[in-house]
Amino acid sequence: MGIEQISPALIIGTGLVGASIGCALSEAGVVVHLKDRDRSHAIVAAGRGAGRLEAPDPAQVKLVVVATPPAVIAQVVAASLEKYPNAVVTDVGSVKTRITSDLQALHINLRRYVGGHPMAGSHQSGPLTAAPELFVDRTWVISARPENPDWAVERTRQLALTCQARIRELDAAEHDRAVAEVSHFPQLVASLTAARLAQVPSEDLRLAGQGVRDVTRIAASDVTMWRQIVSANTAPIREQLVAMRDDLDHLIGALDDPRVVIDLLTRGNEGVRALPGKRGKRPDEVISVVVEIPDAPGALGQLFASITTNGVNIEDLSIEHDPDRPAGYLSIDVAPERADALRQLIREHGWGLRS
Ligand SMILES: NC(=O)C1=CN([C@@H]2O[C@H](COP(=O)(O)OP(=O)(O)OC[C@H]3O[C@@H](n4cnc5c(N)ncnc54)[C@H](O)[C@@H]3O)[C@@H](O)[C@H]2O)C=CC1
Ligand SMILES: O=C(O)C(=O)Cc1ccc(O)cc1
Repeated sequence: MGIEQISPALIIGTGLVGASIGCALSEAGVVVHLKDRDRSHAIVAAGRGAGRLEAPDPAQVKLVVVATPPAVIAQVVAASLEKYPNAVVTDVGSVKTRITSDLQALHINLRRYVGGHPMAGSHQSGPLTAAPELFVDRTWVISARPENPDWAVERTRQLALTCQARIRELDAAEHDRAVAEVSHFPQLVASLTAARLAQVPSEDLRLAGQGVRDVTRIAASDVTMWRQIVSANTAPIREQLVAMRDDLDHLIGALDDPRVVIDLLTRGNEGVRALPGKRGKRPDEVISVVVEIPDAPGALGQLFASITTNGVNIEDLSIEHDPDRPAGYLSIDVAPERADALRQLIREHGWGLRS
């Protein structure tokens, strides 16, 4: 079994996630058709290699991927089950129980609907930010239901595998509880933190370093989409918020007690260590080497030419722009045993090391 079981595929909703799936499937050789309520999104997605604009023959379509905003997923799934009689219909929505209950309320036969959720994306939206590698080595949750035949689940697995993701099978309620913990609650905490910054005078904001940027990045996410995600998963999210309110009350009451502060900071360290990093690596298993790079054409390329000739295996990269000077700081994550050699190499090539 291979890509032929999902080709041709139709992607409905060609924003960040839909267009990225289209790019990954097209690169793997799947014939992909694109459809979006806003045709300009489908045109941009097609221009980025996500697939073709012409409508497919409905009877031929083997897989429909619904990648619209959460609030309309159930109605698009329902319409697709009717319009594409031989297709498995899956979706990428961030909450799973609500979609199923909305579909059940419509008395729709759900044999050919298999819920899915790739745990990868970003705070950006729209097809311009799409990338075929978005899902590589990331988790893709499949929420199959007892009435799904094996062949229908198998096509959904093939979708995730073709995007090079790692499959995790979870029922809808388990999924929604888990994503409340690791995605929806952190999103709201990032928004709460960033919302406080909106009250801070601009001269104080100039003192901001990478730390506050790290904890607020996802607060820049799309408001409409996140409002829909939160309102579809309120019960598990509320549980997390209440637990945090208890922690906050305790901390506020005992801020002068160093033991309480140490306990919180220690538990914070434990939480960070508990998070798996790239390919299962934990964050403490990589070291960040930071290099200053001039904001000039070709600078990044030259730096990479300097470091990649020596077989340095880069685990991750991020860049921070200096607010005052035309310079940036490239953070290169490598295995701890390679960090000194990388620093040496960077110095030898005359680049400014920052850590
Ligand atoms: N943004 C992220 O990081 C992730 C998002 N998701 C889920 O993926 C879905 C899509 O999110 P994004 O790609 O970020 O959003 P997006 O805003 O980039 O794309 C959504 C697309 O759906 C189109 N659309 C809206 N209503 C439609 C309709 N009725 N029929 C056809 N097309 C329609 C929009 O024009 C837009 O092009 C959401 O349900 C979200 O929960 C899942 C994983 C990650
Ligand atoms: O930007 C990030 O780091 C994300 O975690 C993006 C994201 C947003 C919504 C999802 O349902 C899954 C992933």
